[in-house]
Amino acid sequence: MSSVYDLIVIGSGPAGQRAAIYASKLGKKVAVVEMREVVGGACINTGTIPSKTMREAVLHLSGYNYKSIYGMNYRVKERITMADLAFRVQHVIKTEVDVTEAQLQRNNIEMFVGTASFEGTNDGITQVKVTNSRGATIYDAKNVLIATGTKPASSPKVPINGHSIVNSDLILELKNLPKTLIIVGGGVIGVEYTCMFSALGVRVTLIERRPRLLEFADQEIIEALSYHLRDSRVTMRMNEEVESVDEMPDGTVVANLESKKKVQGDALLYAVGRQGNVDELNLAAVGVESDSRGRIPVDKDFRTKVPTIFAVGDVIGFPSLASVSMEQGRIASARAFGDDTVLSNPSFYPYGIWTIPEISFLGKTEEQLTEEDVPYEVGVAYYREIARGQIRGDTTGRLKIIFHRMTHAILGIHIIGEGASELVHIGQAVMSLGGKLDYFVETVFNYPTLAECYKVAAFNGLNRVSKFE
Ligand SMILES: Cc1cc2nc3c(=O)[nH]c(=O)nc-3n(C[C@H](O)[C@H](O)[C@H](O)COP(=O)(O)OP(=O)(O)OC[C@H]3O[C@@H](n4cnc5c(N)ncnc54)[C@H](O)[C@@H]3O)c2cc1C
Ligand SMILES: NC(=O)c1ccc[n+]([C@@H]2O[C@H](COP(=O)([O-])OP(=O)(O)OC[C@H]3O[C@@H](n4cnc5c(N)ncnc54)[C@H](O)[C@@H]3O)[C@@H](O)[C@H]2O)c1
Repeated sequence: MSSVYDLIVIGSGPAGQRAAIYASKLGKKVAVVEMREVVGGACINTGTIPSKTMREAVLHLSGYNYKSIYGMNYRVKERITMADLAFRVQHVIKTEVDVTEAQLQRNNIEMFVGTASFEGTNDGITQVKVTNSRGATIYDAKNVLIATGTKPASSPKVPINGHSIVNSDLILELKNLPKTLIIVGGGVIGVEYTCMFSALGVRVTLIERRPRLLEFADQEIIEALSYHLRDSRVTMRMNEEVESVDEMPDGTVVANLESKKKVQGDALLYAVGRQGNVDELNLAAVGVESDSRGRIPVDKDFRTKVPTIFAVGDVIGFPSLASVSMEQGRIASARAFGDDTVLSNPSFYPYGIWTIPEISFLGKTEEQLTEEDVPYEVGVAYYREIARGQIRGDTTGRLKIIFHRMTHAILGIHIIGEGASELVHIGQAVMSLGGKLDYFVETVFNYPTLAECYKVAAFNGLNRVSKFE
């Protein structure tokens, strides 16, 4: 058997895993290089899985979902500690790592523990060096896939110390639940943690340099979220940029804003974006470049400037989601082996934001459609009008369908409220299969369910459109 690999994947996060498994299913000789001791990337070890497990603990222990039924003082545990929040995280991480390792083994994928870097590429063969405590080994590959992900962006003026000034990798290492918390960055990470800590009664100050949070999401939905945040006593400082952070002798921290204001708190989470993991790759050896944020440019098939070197997942930039990273890995792997039949339409990729309440959407926003001069109309259903909303005690959620006034084609689905991330997939299926708004009117949904929102929103939308259009 040839010692040349058909595919070497660098990074074992969701993007790398899916690429490796797809290639192996095609009968290819595949290896994955991972510099951490465990597989799974930021997704399993520091990002998605820990944060979503912590969120579940927050919702349960704070009794958040039942406060509107049993009163604002309802909670499952009186004094919630960081240890309570971290309790289940290690268990879920370990299980996910075990499942992933078993999957890779079952598919005969070789695992190399070490840091990968490029040595060179010649005549369609690329040399990848793997360095670990035992030394360095060079492997030859016909194709290489870079799936090295990202790490939290840092600043020399923000001294991350792991106990009072942390980034998202270190947040669970906070010894005590702070009374006051400063969160720098109103992106997805900053906003998700703002919701978690404020649900626990922590006084959060969220500082964001842009005029609004999560600019890629529908404005009305973000306004609803902002209302919730203010209602949970979150202080939002928009249009403010943090220049530096100081540790105070009494253990508190101070964020110094460009506007010369100062914000003091017990702890600070620095979440101003992420930086591609490219420093160790020696990209210059193969003539591949990255931008100032470590993102590698690729074409529609995820090829870099070198046709046999691909890049997928967070290291290529937006949308930086585990779900999308997996799909990019699968497509790149198919293309590497000449398989053009694997198709996927990014316009139907959903976005799930695990705020409290959660937000999920796909398709266009009202702002985008206005910009594009598309004649659209909106249908909205409020959870409070739906029996299941009342039963669950979520009376603030809403589901909004944006559709074309003339054709009734569905252009966007935007939801805020409990179950949004699951509920969105009903709209996604109808939208991607070419169904129209009328589908929801003609369909019978189980009663009482939140899915009924689709029917109510469709009626609401149709009532706004003249029968003569
Ligand atoms: C706090 C947080 C919460 C998130 N929540 C969600 C969510 O709810 N839903 C969602 O869809 N997405 C979420 N994400 C995003 C999601 O985690 C990423 O999109 C996903 O992990 C990207 O996958 P990836 O395979 O590209 O990279 P990663 O998961 O980052 O994996 C890259 C791997 O490559 C390894 N590596 C890097 N350089 C080298 C090298 N030179 N040699 C060998 N190995 C190397 C790294 O050690 C790492 O294991 C979240 C992210 C964070 C930080
Ligand atoms: N639910 C999910 O899918 C999920 C959850 C968490 C993270 N993620 C992914 O992780 C990635 C990184 O998230 P993130 O929130 O760190 O990055 P981000 O780039 O989305 O947001 C960073 C925010 O910080 C602001 N900012 C930057 N410097 C600042 C400063 N000095 N002062 C004040 N504000 C400043 C920016 O304007 C921006 O809004 C995202 O791309 C996201 O897709 C996804």
